Amino acid sequence: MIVIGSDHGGLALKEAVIGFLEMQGFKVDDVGTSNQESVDYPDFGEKVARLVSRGEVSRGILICGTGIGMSIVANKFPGVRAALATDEFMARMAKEHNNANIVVLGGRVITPESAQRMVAAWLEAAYEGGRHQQRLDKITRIEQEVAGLGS
Ligand SMILES: O=C(CO)[C@H](O)[C@H](O)[C@H](O)COP(=O)(O)O
Repeated sequence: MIVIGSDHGGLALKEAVIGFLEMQGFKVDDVGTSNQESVDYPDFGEKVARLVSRGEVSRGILICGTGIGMSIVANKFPGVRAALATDEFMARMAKEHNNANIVVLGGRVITPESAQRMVAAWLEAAYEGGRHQQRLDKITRIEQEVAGLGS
């Protein structure tokens, strides 16, 4: 299962990505938005990031106009590693080095063809662990310390 969400700026690209994922045989949970009406990206970023943060879904995709707003929202959630990717290399690195559990795309930045290649690269890549794990462990420690401070 892959959970996916967008605002109006990411809707068209989201529909293309869902089509691609379903053709590949993935089950997709689309949390919205579902029409061109202007909406606030935090509402949809929150839905996806909360499911991933709670471990209810292991992978998510978020799309807004640039991907920036969705990245900011998603990375507020414990355990979420949301990576904004603009090309295939970044999408693959997001998994291999960062073990990103959410990939974020910009609907006003990349083409559907590029998005398809990027999502495929992220899904097919494997986390390398090793030296990268000590870095992720440091992120987790920082996350826990900041949460403890109540900030
Ligand atoms: O949050 C964003 C940028 O960080 C997204 O790109 C939004 O989709 C964008 O800001 C929405 O803009 P609009 O002018 O309200 O369509």
